[in-house]
Amino acid sequence: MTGTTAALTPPADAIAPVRHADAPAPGELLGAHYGHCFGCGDQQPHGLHLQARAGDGVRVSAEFTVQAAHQGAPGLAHGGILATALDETLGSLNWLLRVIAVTGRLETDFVRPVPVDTVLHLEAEVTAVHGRKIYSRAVGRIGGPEGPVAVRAKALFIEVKVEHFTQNGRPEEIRAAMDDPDQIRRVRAFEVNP
Ligand SMILES: CCCCC/C=C\C/C=C\C/C=C\C/C=C\CCCC(=O)SCCNC(=O)CCNC(=O)[C@H](O)C(C)(C)COP(=O)(O)OP(=O)(O)OC[C@H]1O[C@@H](n2cnc3c(N)ncnc32)[C@H](O)[C@@H]1OP(=O)(O)O
Repeated sequence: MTGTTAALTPPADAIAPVRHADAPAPGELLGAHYGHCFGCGDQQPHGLHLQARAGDGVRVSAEFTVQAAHQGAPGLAHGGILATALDETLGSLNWLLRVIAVTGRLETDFVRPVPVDTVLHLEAEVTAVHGRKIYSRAVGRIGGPEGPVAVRAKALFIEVKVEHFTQNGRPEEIRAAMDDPDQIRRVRAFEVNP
């Protein structure tokens, strides 16, 4: 059974997403938005280490291999981990819009069980934009990029200013991020907009 709440249906006057002129080229790896991010951070030993790649339009793809540490039931991925992989992939779409945005709502359908060692082939796209609201969807396939769908999601991301992080994050991590030139460069890439 599938269904979507009204909050995930773009209003009639929503517009098509516009890929930013300076968005990474199709095929390029997007890199982590924050080194300690559980989804994509390369400095996060407990994380998923998801690497998203720009597609054409406002689309991305990513691969995620389910590890033994990601189990919910014996030999099977935990649903929350799969939702995290979807959330992270959907979040990386914002690199192509060059907008800073956070997940407001995420709905996930778990269609097939996903065993440990499986490579989940993820694809995501922005479907519409309405003011600060960014509507998107993603699927995760198993057994190859054209294999059967195991998970799918719809999401609503909300555009925020950098103050969303600086005013709400724990001060020690914010200080460290602001002292890190790489991090500042990544945030700036979103702020020179459009
Ligand atoms: C120097 C240090 C900086 C470090 C930063 C590092 C990197 C930055 C770069 C990019 C990284 C950004 C994100 C990471 C990307 C991927 C990771 C995965 C994504 C995540 O893991 S991210 C974490 C989980 N996420 C949250 O932690 C959000 C908590 N939350 C809030 O912070 C607020 O809730 C917020 C901001 C969402 C909204 O608050 P707000 O006050 O700004 O706006 P408001 O409430 O007015 O909503 C405006 C319009 O959105 C509609 N709306 C809002 N929420 C809705 C919902 N849930 N369902 C349906 N509609 C919703 C309203 O109905 C209204 O609609 P309308 O305009 O039509 O009336």
